[in-house]
Amino acid sequence: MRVRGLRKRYGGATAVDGLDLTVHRGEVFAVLGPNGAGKTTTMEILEGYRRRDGGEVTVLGVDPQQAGLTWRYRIGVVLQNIDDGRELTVAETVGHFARYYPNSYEPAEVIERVGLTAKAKARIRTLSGGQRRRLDVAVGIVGRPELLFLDEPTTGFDPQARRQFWDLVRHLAADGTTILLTTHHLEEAEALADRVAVLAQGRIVACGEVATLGGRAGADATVHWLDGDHRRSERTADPAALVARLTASHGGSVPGLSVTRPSLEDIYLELIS
Ligand SMILES: Nc1ncnc2c1ncn2[C@@H]1O[C@H](COP(=O)(O)OP(=O)(O)OP(=O)(O)O)[C@@H](O)[C@H]1O
Repeated sequence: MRVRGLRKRYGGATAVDGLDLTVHRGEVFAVLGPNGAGKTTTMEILEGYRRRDGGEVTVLGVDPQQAGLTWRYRIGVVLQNIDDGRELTVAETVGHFARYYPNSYEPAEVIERVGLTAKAKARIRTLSGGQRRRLDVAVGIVGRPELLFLDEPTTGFDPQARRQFWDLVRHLAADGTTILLTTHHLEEAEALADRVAVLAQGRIVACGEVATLGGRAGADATVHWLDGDHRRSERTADPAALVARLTASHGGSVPGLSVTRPSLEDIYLELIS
């Protein structure tokens, strides 16, 4: 995917404001950003679901605005909040969507992969919120997409379901699927993404590998230790030197010693403030 100078306005309000982005084949790429930053709008433009006001967009070699059915066969989409077909069962729904695609997975295999086998015969209206979301994911992947869009895929998942979903994404990525996901769960981005972009007010404010985003790798460390009953801490660019000094001054082990670096959340909050 290659995006240059993407712009989108709703009435008088700018939602996407000159956005540049490149996602390589086979990457898992996460887009982070506060509510209203423009993540869903950008994703919908890349999916060919929404028209842009400006900029260049190429997805799988094609402008999504001009793309036809053969292009659509190659992508999978998990939208936020679909709510239709409530009287159909899980198996009927996944089977129905499978028939849209020339090279789909077996519906039962996909239902198994999202952990809904026990609910295969249940009507959609009887599913819990998290089960409903798993069904959305099943519908998104059943066409065996080369490129998968996941918009906040794990909203409402319990911790176990989230881990299962991460395994599923890793599995799809290992099969060569390119994945673009938005999430508010920073640990999800950290667990899954090869690269992340942080979006704020319709622009990318940082983009890179999770470990180095926003200068994270080179950021100062904080050394914590106990001085009698008092907890002490000091920020330093050279934690090894400070630890060596403390060790020498304590004549051996330093009580309560720990060294921390900024978390992805620390960096993220700094970037969007
Ligand atoms: N259909 C629409 N009509 C008018 N304004 C819209 C529409 N969709 C989105 N917007 C506005 O565009 C801006 C970007 O919204 P968007 O849904 O892309 O953000 P987001 O980053 O996905 O947010 P969230 O994290 O809450 O899902 C917001 O100010 C929103 O109110």
